[in-house]
Amino acid sequence: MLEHGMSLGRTRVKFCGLTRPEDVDAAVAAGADALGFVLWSGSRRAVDIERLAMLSARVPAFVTRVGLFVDPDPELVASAAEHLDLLQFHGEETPAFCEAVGRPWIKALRMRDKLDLPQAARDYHAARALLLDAYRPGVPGGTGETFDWTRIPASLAKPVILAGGLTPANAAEAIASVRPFAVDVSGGIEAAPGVKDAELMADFLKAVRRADT
Ligand SMILES: O=C(O)c1ccccc1NCC(=O)[C@H](O)[C@H](O)COP(=O)(O)O
Repeated sequence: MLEHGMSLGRTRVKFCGLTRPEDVDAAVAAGADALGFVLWSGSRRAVDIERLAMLSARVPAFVTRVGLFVDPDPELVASAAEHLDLLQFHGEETPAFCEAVGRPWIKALRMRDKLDLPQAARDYHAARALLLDAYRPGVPGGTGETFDWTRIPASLAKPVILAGGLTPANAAEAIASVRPFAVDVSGGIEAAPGVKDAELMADFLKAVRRADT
């Protein structure tokens, strides 16, 4: 099974917080591997199930549709799941909660001071990957802030998706420093919250490809 620290073919890219059909099309055209849809009503990037269904239907095969949840009601997860390939739990969900959903999932971990990453990797052993994000109290995600990448151990029992404050300008440095399985970006490819910028998406992908070669 893939672990953080193993050698990788290329860095996968997830664009998060899409709300508009034209942004979905531009993200796919730019070459994104995964698209994230926020199903937490407190977000400025939130979509409801109807909008999720419309956006998800535009996504072609081999591009992963990821739904983001923050301590969700299981009924919300169940109704969204038919439009998704992967679930991303971004709140305080326990391993038991994530596993009980019965669908492929990843766990977002916000890098608060006392977080023990090797222990978290053991606790969330059934996750397909761990998404590591910046910690700001009271804000579950999409902070636009980086964290200290040197806190990520060189090897970890799960693939790492690096998130938090990534942009076309710092993506290459982040990849060189962390060598993650994937990178995840939201604010760094936006004109405004939930409104993606096609040029920034293309620039981000180019920066990742450059870092990989
Ligand atoms: O984007 C949001 O509004 C959001 C709200 C609640 C939970 C998660 C959220 N986004 C999660 C993401 O996956 C973002 O891509 C990740 O936090 C990085 O965001 P950014 O620092 O803006 O690149």
